[in-house]
Amino acid sequence: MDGPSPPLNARRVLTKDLILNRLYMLLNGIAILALFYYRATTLLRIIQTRETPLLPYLIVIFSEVMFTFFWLLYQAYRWKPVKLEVYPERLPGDEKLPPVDVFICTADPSKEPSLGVMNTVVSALALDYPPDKLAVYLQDDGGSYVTLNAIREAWKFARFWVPFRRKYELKIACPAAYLSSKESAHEKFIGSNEFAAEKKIIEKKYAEFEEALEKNSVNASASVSRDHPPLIEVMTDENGDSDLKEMPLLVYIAREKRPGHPHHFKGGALNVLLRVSAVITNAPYFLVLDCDMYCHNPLSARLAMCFYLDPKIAPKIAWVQFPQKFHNLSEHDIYGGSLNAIYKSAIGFDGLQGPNLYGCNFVMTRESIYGTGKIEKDVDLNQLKKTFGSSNEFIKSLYKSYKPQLLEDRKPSAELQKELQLLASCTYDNGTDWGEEVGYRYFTVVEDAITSLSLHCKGWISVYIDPASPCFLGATTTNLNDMLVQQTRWAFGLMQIGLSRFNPLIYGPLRMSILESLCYAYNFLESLYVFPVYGLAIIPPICLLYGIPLYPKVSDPYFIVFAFIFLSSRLKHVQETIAFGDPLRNTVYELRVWMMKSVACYFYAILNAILDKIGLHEANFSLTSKVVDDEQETRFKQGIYDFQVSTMLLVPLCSLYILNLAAFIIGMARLFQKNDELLAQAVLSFFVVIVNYHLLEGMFLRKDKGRIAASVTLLSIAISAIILGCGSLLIFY
Ligand SMILES: O=c1ccn([C@@H]2O[C@H](COP(=O)(O)OP(=O)(O)O[C@H]3O[C@H](CO)[C@@H](O)[C@H](O)[C@H]3O)[C@@H](O)[C@H]2O)c(=O)[nH]1
Ligand SMILES: [Mn+2]
Repeated sequence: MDGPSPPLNARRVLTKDLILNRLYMLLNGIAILALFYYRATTLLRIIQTRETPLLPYLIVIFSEVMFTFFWLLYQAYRWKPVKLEVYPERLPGDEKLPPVDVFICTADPSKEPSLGVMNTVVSALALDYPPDKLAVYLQDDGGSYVTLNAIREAWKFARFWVPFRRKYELKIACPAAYLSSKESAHEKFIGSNEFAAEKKIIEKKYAEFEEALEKNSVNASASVSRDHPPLIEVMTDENGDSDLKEMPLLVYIAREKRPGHPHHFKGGALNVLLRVSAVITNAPYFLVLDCDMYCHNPLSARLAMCFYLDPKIAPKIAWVQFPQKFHNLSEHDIYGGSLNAIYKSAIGFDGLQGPNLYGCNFVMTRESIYGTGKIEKDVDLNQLKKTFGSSNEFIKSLYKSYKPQLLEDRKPSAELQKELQLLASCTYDNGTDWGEEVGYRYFTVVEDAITSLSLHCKGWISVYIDPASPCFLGATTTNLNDMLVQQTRWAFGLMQIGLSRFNPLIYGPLRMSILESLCYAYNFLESLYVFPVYGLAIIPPICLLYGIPLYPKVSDPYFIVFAFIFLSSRLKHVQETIAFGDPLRNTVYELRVWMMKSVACYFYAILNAILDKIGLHEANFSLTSKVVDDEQETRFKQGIYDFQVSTMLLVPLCSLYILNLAAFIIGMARLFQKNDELLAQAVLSFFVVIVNYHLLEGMFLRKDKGRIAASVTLLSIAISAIILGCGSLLIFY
C-alpha cells in the first residue's frame, strides 16, 4: 500500500499580517475609546456652557459613531487572513474527475457584442477538462436570433479551436486573447513547423469567424425580444462527418419571456440554466461565467476539483470562488475597476466561513443550491413537486441513480424537447420554492449577495483561490459613468437586503459565525456611509467658515488622539495596498473611488431602496455596457477621468467639493486668528480638496470633452451656496 495521498490543497495562515492587523486593532481601538471619552466629556460641558452650537457638534459625533461602527465591522475581515494553495498536479486521472456544467448568461447583443460573448463560449469549451465531462450552456435573455446565429458560428469555429488548444497545450483558452498574445502561451512548440502551419489555419478560421459575426450583428438591437417562447438548441454535427466525442456539449437556451411576467434578471436566468442542464447533463458541479468573462488559464475547473476531491472538506463546500480579473485595466486604476478593494478583504473572509459570491467565476455544487442532499427513494413526490415544480424529469434528476438522456448524436428526443420547454417557461417558478429556498434567490438585483448569505447561513462554507495565472478575465468599467451606475445598482441591491429581514446583523449571528455576519454586514450596509460622509463633508467646513471649532485645540493632548486615528487608518491603507502588490498611487485612487461612491452612489442607492420598500420604485438591472468608446478608452489608459456622467450623479460630488474648497480658502484667513482651534477642520477640508483634486481639474482647469460640463459646475456652485445657507442656520442651535 502507498501511504496517504498527498494533499490537494493547503491553507496557510498569514501570521505576519495577522499580528500586524491585531496590533493595529488594539491601538486604534484604544484611540477610539479615548476619542469618545473626549467627546462625551466635551458634550456635557457644551450642554452647560453652550460655548459651541450643539447641533453641529452632535452631527459630528454621530458621524464619528457611524465611522466607528463600520470600522468595527471591517475588523472582521482583518481577523484571520489566510491563503489557500492548490496542487492540481496531484489530481487523479481524468476518469476520476466529476462532470462540470458551465453556465454563461447574456442579455443583449447590442450592449454585449457577439464577438466577446462567443469568445467566452469558445474559451469555456476549450477548458482543460475531459470533453465528455464538460458541457457549456449559454442562456440568452434577449431571445435574439443574432445571438443564436452567433453561437452556431462559434460552434463551427470551436471545432477547430478546441482540438488545437488541446493538442498544443496552449496556456490560454480564449482564442481572441491567445491570438493577440506573446509566444509563452505555446512555448513547448516554438519552432515546430506543423504547429506554425496549424496556427496559420486557426488564424484564418478566426478571421472568418469574426467576419461572420460582424455581418450577423447588423440589427443587433432590433433582434432583442421580450416576448417569445422558450427555445433550446443543442449544437450537433449536421454533416455527421467528424467525431463529436472530441467536443464538449454546447447548448443554446432562450428562456420564455412574456410581458407582465417577472423574469428576475440574472437570477432567473441562472435558475433556468440549472433546470435545463439538470435533464441534459446534470453535472454535480457548475461554473458560472458572465458573457464578458472569458476563461484564460484553462485549468480552472481542475483547480476547483482540488477542493471537491478532498474528502475532508468537500462535503462542507458550496462554492469555490475565483476573483474577477480584467484584461482591460490601465496602470491607473482610477475607477477602482480592478475590484482589488474586494479581493483584499477576501483573504480575511477565507479565514472565516469563506468569501461571498462575486456573481461569476465560481464552481458551485448543485446540492447546495438546491438545498437538498441527494434525495432518497421514499420522499413524497407531491412535496418534491411543490418545491421544485411540475417537471417529472427534473424531479428524477434529483435522485442519485439518475442518468440524463441525450442521444449519441446529441439531438434531444421529442419527449425531452417538451420537458425542456416546460423547464424554461416563464411560469415554471410560480408557486414553487425556486427563487426563495431553491436556486438563486430573487429577492434583489444582486442575486449573488442574497444567495451567498442564504447558503452561508445554512452552514455551507466557501473557499477563495487566486492562482498566479488568472483563470478568468473580463472587461471592467472604464469610464466614470458606467462605474457609478454599476456601483449604484450594487449598492441599491445590497441596501434592499439591508432593509429587509435578511439584514446580516439580524439574520446572520444565529445562523453563522459572528465574524462572518460582521463581514456581510459591512458589505451590505456600506450605503449607510452616506450619512457620516455627508456629515463630515458639510458641517466641519461650514463651521470653519464661521470660526466655530469642533475638534480639540492643537495644544490639547486629545488632538493627538484624533491625529493618531486619522494617520493610522491612512497608514494601514497604505500598508495593505503595498502588501497586496498594488502601486502606492492606488491608495489615492481607492480613496477617491470610495468618496465618489459614498457621495453619489450610496445616496441614490439608499433613496431607491427606501422607495422600493414602500413600493414606489421598480428595481431594474441596467446592463453594464461592453461596447468600447475609443476616446473614453484613451483617457482611461492615460489615467484621465472622464466626466461625461449623468448630472444627477455628478452634482452631489461637485457641490460638496466646492463647499470644502470655499471653506478651505476662506477658512485660511480664520486660521491666522484661531489656528490652535481650527487647524483640524482646516486639515479635513484640505484633505478633501487635495484627494479630490480631479474634481477641481474637471471643473475649472480642463478644456477637453471629458471635463465637467459648465452647467454642472454652475448648478453645483448654486447647490453648495444653498447648503451653506441652510447649514448656517444650524449653527444657531
Ligand atoms: O436580466 C439580465 C441582466 C443581466 N444578465 C447577465 O448578467 C451578467 C452580468 O451583467 P452585467 O451587466 O455585466 O453586470 P455587472 O455589474 O458587470 O455584473 C456584476 O454584478 C452582477 C450582480 O449585479 C453579478 O451577477 C455579475 O457576476 C457581476 O460581474 C451578464 O452576463 C448579463 O448578460 C442576464 O442574463 N439577465
Ligand atoms: Mn459585467
